This record gives sequence, C-alpha cells and structure tokens, in this order.
Amino acid sequence: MKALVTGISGFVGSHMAEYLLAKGIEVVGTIRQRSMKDHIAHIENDIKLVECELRDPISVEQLIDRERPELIFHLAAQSFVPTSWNSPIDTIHNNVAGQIHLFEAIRRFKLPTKVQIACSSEEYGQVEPSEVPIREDNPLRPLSPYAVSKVAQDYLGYQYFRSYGIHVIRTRTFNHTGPRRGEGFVTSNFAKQIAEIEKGLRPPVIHVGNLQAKRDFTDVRDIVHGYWLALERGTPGECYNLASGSCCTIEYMLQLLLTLTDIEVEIQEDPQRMRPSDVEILLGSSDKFHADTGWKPEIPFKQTMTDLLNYWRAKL
Ligand SMILES: C[C@H]1O[C@H](OP(=O)(O)OP(=O)(O)OC[C@H]2O[C@@H](n3cnc4c(=O)[nH]c(N)nc43)[C@H](O)[C@@H]2O)[C@@H](O)[C@@H](O)C1=O
Repeated sequence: MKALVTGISGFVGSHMAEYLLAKGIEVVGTIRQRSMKDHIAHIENDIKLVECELRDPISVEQLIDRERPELIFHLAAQSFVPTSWNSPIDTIHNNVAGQIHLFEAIRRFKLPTKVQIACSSEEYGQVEPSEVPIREDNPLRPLSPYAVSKVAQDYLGYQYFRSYGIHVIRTRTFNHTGPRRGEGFVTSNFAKQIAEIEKGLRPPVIHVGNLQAKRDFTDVRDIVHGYWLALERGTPGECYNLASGSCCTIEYMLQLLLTLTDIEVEIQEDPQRMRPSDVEILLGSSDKFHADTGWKPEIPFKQTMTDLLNYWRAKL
C-alpha cells in the first residue's frame, strides 16, 4: 500500500512517515524547494521525496497522476497562529489552495484515495465555559486568520465528499507536541529556553506570552496513530476531534517543564508574545473518534514534555 504524506519534512509529517514505515507502508512525501530535511534525515533512504509546491495546481496534478497513492495524509500547512496575523493572505492561500489542488487532482483522475485532512481545534475559537469539553457539533467561531484557513479546509473536505464522493476524513486535532516540535510553538519554545539556560547559552530568564490560556495537549506519536485509524476506520465525510480530554494552563505546562530541570529561572512577560486575540480555552471530547476507531492517547503528558526537553538538550 502506498501513502502520500504532504509536508513530510515537518513536525507531524516526520512522525507520520516513521509510523507508516513501521507498518511496512510505501511512503512518498512532498517537500518544498527550500525545505529543511533534518527531521527526516534518518529515514531519507526509506522514503521517496518529491519536490512539489502545493500552491501550484500543475505540480500537484502531475504528482497525483504519477503516484496514485491509496492514502493521503495532508499535513502540509502554514501552522503557526502568530504568522497568520502578519501575513493573513499567505496563510489562507497556502492552506486552502494546496488542499483544493489535491482534491481537484483526485477528482480529475477519479481515484478511490482516502484523504485525511489536518483540521484544527483552533476552528472552535471563542468557546463558552458551558461548551467544554468541545464536541464536533460546537459552533465554529475562529479567532485568527489561521483558524479561518482551517475552517475553509474543513468545509472544503465536507463539500468534496458531498459533491464528488471523495473519501475525506476531517481530523480536528487539539494541541500536540513532542520531539521536533517547531521552536515557535509554546511547549518547544519553553523547553528550548530551558535547555539553553542549562547550557549557559542565555541568562536564566524565561520569556513568555499569555500564561493563562488553557490547552489540551496530546503527544504527536499518539496523533499520527490517530490519523492512521482515521483512514482505516473513520466514516468518510465525518469530522473527528483528536484530544486528550483534559487541559491545563500554559503556566502549568511551564511549571511542569521546570520540575524536569535543576535550574532556577525568572519568568518575564514579553509583550511581543501576546496575540491580538487568543483562544482562552481548548478542551476537547474525542468520544466520537474513540467510538468509531477505538483511539485513545497512551503517552502521559509528563513523558511527552521530558522527551521534548531531551530533544533540545541533545540538539543544542
Ligand atoms: C491546535 C493548534 O495548536 C497550535 O496552535 P496554538 O494553540 O496557537 O499553539 P502555540 O503553542 O503557539 O500557543 C499555545 C498557547 O500558548 C500561549 N503562549 C504563551 N506564551 C507563549 C509563547 O511564548 N509562545 C507561543 N507560541 N505561545 C505562547 C499562546 O498565546 C497560546 O494561547 C498549532 O499547532 C496550530 O497549528 C493548531 O492547529
């Protein structure tokens, strides 16, 4: 069986590729011209890398025609929320056009390909206290251009299923982290700062943004297992939350990281790290996904954060 992973050199893409290889699946992955390949260097000989700009319809059409994958894990995206405020059009274009080009190519060649699309808990946005844990039928009230791009991807998935019968599964994934998480994201950013302080590379001050936001974190290795199950057992056209079912403040996450180190630090708020509007709380219910696929996260949060901190310790 052949699977195509878009954005294979990214954080989730690299874990997805490892997961598929362990299952004996043939893996093809898209990268962009200037993509860094550090995350996949250790498996580069076991996968096929194809340079493909998803914003270019011709390039996508040629890729799909040539490879005709049975499965697609569509993970390529501009995924950093703050970037989406600096350049909203790039985020919308990148995330929405890339997916349309994939769908159009599948439609054109009438392929039975199963497609998982990486939607996001950010789509729920402004959530009322009475609405947690959030279920899939909650209203979507996106609070960033990134979130809007994910709503568009999500509804396009629904529409291509309804209009053309394309086997699309929409996974609305809550925050996820683990080794190789990009350093801009909060868990990785704090872990990297701690590892740098440990090595004497910076003064013992941790710079932070909004510590009061609450997030529901799952290990990326549990998430890629979920993506596999989504295509194996999910109902086409459906959307599913992937979440741990519990949440914590960002402050709690920072304190957890600090229990994993001997250093003493000062915590300093950095106004640059504040957002025009931040999602206050994301806490998801994965009951629907569990009922359809049997998925539940296995890796405890403390283990995930230990692995992430050790990743930075080894990398610096
Ligand atoms: C589900 C969703 O998950 C991710 O989006 P995110 O939640 O924006 O992720 P983050 O790690 O950038 O922020 C989490 C929270 O932490 C707060 N926060 C405090 N201090 C800092 C700080 O210093 N840096 C950052 N980045 N955030 C900070 C920040 O204000 C926010 O409340 C992406 O994977 C996205 O692609 C996705 O789909």
